[in-house]
Amino acid sequence: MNITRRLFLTRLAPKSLPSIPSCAFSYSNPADVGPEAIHRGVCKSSNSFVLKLCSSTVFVFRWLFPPKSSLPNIPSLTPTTPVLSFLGSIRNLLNNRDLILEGYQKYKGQAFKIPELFRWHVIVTGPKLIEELRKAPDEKLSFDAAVIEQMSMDWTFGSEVMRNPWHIPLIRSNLTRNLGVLFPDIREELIMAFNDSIPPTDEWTAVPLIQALRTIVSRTSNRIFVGAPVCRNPDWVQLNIDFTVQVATAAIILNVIPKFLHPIAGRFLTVVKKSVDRGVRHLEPVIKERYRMMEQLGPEYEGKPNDFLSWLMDVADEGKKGDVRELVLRVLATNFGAIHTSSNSFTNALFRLAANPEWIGPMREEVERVVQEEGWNKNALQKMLKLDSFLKESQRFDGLGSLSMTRLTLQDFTFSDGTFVPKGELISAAMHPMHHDSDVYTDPDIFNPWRFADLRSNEGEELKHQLVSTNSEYITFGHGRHACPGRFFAANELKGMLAHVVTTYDLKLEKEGIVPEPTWIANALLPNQGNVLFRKRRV
Ligand code: HEM
Repeated sequence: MNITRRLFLTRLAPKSLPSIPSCAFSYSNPADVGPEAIHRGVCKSSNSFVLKLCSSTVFVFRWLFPPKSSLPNIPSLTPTTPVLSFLGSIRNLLNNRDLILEGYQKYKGQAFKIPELFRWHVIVTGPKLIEELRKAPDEKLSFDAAVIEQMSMDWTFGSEVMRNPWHIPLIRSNLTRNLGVLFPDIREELIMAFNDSIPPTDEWTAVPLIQALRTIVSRTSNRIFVGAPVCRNPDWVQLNIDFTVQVATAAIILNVIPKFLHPIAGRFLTVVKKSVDRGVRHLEPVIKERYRMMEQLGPEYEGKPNDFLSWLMDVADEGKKGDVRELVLRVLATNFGAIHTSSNSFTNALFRLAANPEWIGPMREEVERVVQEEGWNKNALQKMLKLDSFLKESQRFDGLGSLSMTRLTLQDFTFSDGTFVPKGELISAAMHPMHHDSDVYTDPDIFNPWRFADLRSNEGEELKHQLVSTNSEYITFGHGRHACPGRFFAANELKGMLAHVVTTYDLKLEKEGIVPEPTWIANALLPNQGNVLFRKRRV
């Protein structure tokens, strides 16, 4: 590993990554900030002197500002004195998965705490406490406040996006409601995007998977977010890939700096203005033209694009109407939650598939049978139970990281078992160990692609085990009020992509049968950066 990167990963990242929650705008997809991204975002723009200076500064800050609360009634896996908890926070960075697993095994059904650089993080385990986390009102356990805090939103993104998230109901309602109507667009775009990024060839071709999939996901999602041809513009595609990484990188740096310095550091670190400027160059002409048409022909003029940008323009209140920058910001925010979550999930899934090409046949058969009966549409996707199951098993097995459902206590909070968490603390649910718990899943460490399809054949369980369903034992999309509102869109997009992959390509790995290891950084599982071999299907 390059020394600059090692320095960064071991010295700078500790606080930051553990604290970034488990989706992208739940945002700030932690899993987005892969080693490559970190390297690109920080290391390239710095030099080793700056990094050494930063890491020394972190040490100094840590001594001057040790974590304020030790939550005395909550068991800790590491010593709680300021010096030793610092070492614990390093262990948390380097080996979070094992630390959370150890806590889960030792305190199953209860809460425990783990040290981060400048704070403690309470982890709850088991369905009962997860249910209490889900049911707690926002005034007590706040999702938004957790994101604002962890992402230093005031300085990285502008906290207005979280304080007034007027675009999110459109994801929950319009986007989900329109999935059937929009499926032909999704399918058309994903086929074009695959053909451009992974042209089907007669011989095996090595494809750097995550890079290709980020482009494909960005382009396909943006067909529905802003329409064609902007969705295909390489600069727009790249802007939306980079934006998440840059915002998360800024949050990482701010997280190792005491709060009183944030207003100063934030000025240098924020990329919002620059990114909105770049977005405006693409969207301003589109927005202006749509407003012109609305004025000329009425708000529901014939041929009006049915996409996220139009829905945003429809609900934008008078004050905001015409404010191109505000609209661009909301589109960027939506991309922030969508691109890396979906592309990381799909990358993990395709590595599994390429390692086990014998699973392609049954899925190919399913797609062809269903499409023959139904044609290519959303109903057909719903009938593809094997595809749904395979993607859900991949989310269970790998997922985005070790934690989910992060909340900040806005008031003192007491769980039913007496666990007391004072105001101002972070609480998350232990996801990865629960998804690998033999009391919850049979043979949990075996990747069984048809696990959930089999469970769905039990009477009354047809819906419970579909990809988009959440419950207190399956929390990849969170659970409850803040469960990912984009999951219905994501499921359609990913199933559409998987159906295309299995019917178009053969896949294998360079080292056949061996799934390339993902990287864990703190609580984030980052897909392997390696290749998958693709060729045009032969049978
Ligand atoms: C496989 C893909 C995805 C995964 C695994 C995922 C996961 C998550 C998770 C874990 C949360 C937090 C839930 C909680 O804390 O209870 C979340 C929230 C959210 N996600 Fe996703 N997500 C995905 C795709 C998307 C997409 C495609 C969009 C947008 C179209 C999106 C938009 C959001 C938004 C806006 C929130 C915040 C919800 C709120 O404020 O209540 N996500 N997601």
